[in-house]
Amino acid sequence: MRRRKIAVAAALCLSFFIATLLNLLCAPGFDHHHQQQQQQEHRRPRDLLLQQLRERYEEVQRYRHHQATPPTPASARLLRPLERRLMDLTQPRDKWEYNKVEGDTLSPAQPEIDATPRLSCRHISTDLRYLGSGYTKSVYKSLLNGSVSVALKSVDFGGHDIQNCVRLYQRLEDCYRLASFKILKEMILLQRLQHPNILQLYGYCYQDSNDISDTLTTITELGSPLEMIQLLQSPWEDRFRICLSLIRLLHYLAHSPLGSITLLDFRPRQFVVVDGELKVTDLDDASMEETPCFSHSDCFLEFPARNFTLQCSVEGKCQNMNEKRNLYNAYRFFFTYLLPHSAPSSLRPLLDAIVNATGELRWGVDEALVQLEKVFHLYRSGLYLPNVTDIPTGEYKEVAHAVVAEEDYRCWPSYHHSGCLLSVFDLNEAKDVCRSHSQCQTFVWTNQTTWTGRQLVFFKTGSRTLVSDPDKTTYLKVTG
Ligand SMILES: Nc1ncnc2c1ncn2[C@@H]1O[C@H](COP(=O)(O)OP(=O)(O)OP(=O)(O)O)[C@@H](O)[C@H]1O
Repeated sequence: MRRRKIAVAAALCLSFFIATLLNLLCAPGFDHHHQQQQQQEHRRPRDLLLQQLRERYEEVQRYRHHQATPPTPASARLLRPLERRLMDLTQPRDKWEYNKVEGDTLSPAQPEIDATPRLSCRHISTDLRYLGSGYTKSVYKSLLNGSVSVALKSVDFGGHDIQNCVRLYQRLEDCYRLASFKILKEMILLQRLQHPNILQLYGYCYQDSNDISDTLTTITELGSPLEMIQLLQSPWEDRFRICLSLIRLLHYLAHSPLGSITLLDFRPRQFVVVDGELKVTDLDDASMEETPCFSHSDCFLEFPARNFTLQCSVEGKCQNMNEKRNLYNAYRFFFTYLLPHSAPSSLRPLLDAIVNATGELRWGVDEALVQLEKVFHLYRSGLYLPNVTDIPTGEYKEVAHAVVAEEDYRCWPSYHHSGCLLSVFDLNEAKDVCRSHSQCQTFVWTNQTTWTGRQLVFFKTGSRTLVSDPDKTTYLKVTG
């Protein structure tokens, strides 16, 4: 996607450069024709900018109304003042009959997006903490009513998008409007697509900023950036959760109310983690357009390490191209790293099959979801434990309402940084784990569970520091 943005920027740079060059070649004081030509060349960058504004405006309208045809003048009356101004920039006045819209009595707070729970600028505290930024937007953390933390997203005036645009066109306000269409599109998608793995939109507001009126800020659920290195060091159960969240999201996107949606920019940084669940945050590069084709060779899916040619349907559409692009990206950025590594051995064949089939695009999203849900079921129900060794209970002595305060050792992958805290399906699995660790002499059954409902158990080197605790049970290895 970045390459596409760079390519667009490069194309714009080139046209601007050519226009400037032509102007330089035509010496001043030439005849009227030359002067006119000069003026036209000067207008070109501005025309290009207007052209882009028009295209972005039309795209936003398609997502808002989910229609292929341009919006009618009637629908323009429902727009907020900012959007009307955006339209002013993009369309000739006579064609869109703006005089009917201006000064109308429609409340600006009643656009179609209003089904979303409303939060506005006055709810946002001025104490903002910078979280991150990308090509176009920057994100800040803010406290609502002094208690709930939310993410505020707006166009980054110092970002590459605005800076490149201003360098080309020297028009900050128009460049802002162009960039803000991305936030507008994202906001519409966040509102129209409702799924647990899509970030929740809490509201939006308009305020003046950088001498520009009505700049748009969206207020969403707060997440934390998806750190791949950190994930690779976390327990398999947590990594599996990310993959399961992702396939559930892709399944929803493949069957969304707007049709099959593809994420053209599919890098881990487009996602955040909220309470261990993966959620997509960056939707400005999402697309519901289906690729038209005349023959199969038009349905070419290109990735750095592999290419695929999909089927062209009789209706002239590349079949399942959107979902297959998503699925292969899920394979190459997530499944291949997160799924098989340190998984329970009995689940490995099934996980390997999922990785291979998605990496070769042999399955669609539906089948991939079925298989990942199957892994989830096997894991959660303990069925993945093929031959549960029933260790005679005499091997461990149960001490109710007791905990070993210290005597920790490190193990991998632990839920605790300095102790060995692992999840188990049942007591037998805990005994198995303790038997397999040479340091383990006792284990503590905590009252905590993981997201799959498995028990968290602390494994310890001894029981000298045994103290009472009403919520825990300690098991001591009986030797000799
Ligand atoms: N809700 C959120 N909670 C926490 N951090 C977030 C949230 N949304 C976005 N971020 C962080 O802010 C960064 C920028 O946001 P976003 O990806 O929407 O901007 P962008 O300009 O479209 O970026 P890109 O160049 O990747 O397209 C993200 O990479 C992410 O780390």
